[in-house]
Amino acid sequence: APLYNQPRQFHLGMFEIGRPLGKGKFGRVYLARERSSGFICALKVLYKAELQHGSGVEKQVRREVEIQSNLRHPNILKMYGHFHDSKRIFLILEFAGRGELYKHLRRENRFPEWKAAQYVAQMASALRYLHRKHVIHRDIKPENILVGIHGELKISDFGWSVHAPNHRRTTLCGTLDYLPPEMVKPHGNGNDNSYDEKVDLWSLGVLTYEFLVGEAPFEDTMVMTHRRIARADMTIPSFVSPEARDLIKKLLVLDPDKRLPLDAVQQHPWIIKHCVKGERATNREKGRGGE
Ligand SMILES: Cc1nn(C)cc1-c1nc2c(-c3cnn(Cc4ccccc4)c3)c(Cl)cnc2[nH]1
Repeated sequence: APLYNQPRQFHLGMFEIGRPLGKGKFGRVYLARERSSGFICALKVLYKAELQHGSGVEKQVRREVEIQSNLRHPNILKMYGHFHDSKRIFLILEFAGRGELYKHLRRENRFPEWKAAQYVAQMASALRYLHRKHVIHRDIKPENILVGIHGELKISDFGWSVHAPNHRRTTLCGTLDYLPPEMVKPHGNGNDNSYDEKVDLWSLGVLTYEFLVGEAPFEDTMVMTHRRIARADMTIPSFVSPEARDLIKKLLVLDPDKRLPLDAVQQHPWIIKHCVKGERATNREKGRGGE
């Protein structure tokens, strides 16, 4: 029986630990197999000592577990359970068969438009699911996306996700590249620097740009990135098609309320052009009693 039909309490002895799959800022991930079922998963190990008490990180791990455990979507990495011992916290995660997306992007430099469009459509589908549950991811970037065995994307690392609307308390660190204007210059939106799901629309625009160009639109020194984000100051290279350019420009909009909503992203000509199966494929499906 798969892991989610298992008893809710897990312990380390239930798993055979395989090769290390990767490491993040906090913790490492190992391939693992649950002994009784043979179920393959990824075991993320976090050392309690590294999660400074009372800092934002402990709360982030708690939120990551609370939020990700209750999500079920093909483009969101599943969390089957968690447990801890005296020194470590263990998160039992879905194993993504083709690993980290950013490694594919670095290796291929940039993705062809048909692949980028399919990836953006999958991300829009996952974000629509999250937003319907009033969850904002807030950290959509290639480093937080994995690739499943069939080439499908899986959003992972919900460490920064929160319930909307939100007022950020934990200090940001790491790249600013994906942050929207309302998070880099809080008082710009007039009120108490709260923001909502529309921050993920901006990040989807940055992701689309990076898939097609191979680097983030505002990549620069820290100070310049800050300024360029605040002005939505970017240039889109001429090799990017007019349709893709149109979508990027409709997501990277300073005013959150003017960003293209996710259902409109999924209906955008650039997405339709690359994602809707051809007539023949659909008819073939119908032939097989496809609904
Ligand atoms: C690497 C790799 N190569 N192949 C063929 C598959 C994988 C693979 N990796 C994963 C991974 C995986 C690994 N590292 N990371 C990054 C990380 C690690 C620790 C803390 C935060 C973030 C995720 C997962 Cl979670 C889930 N599934 C994974 N699958």
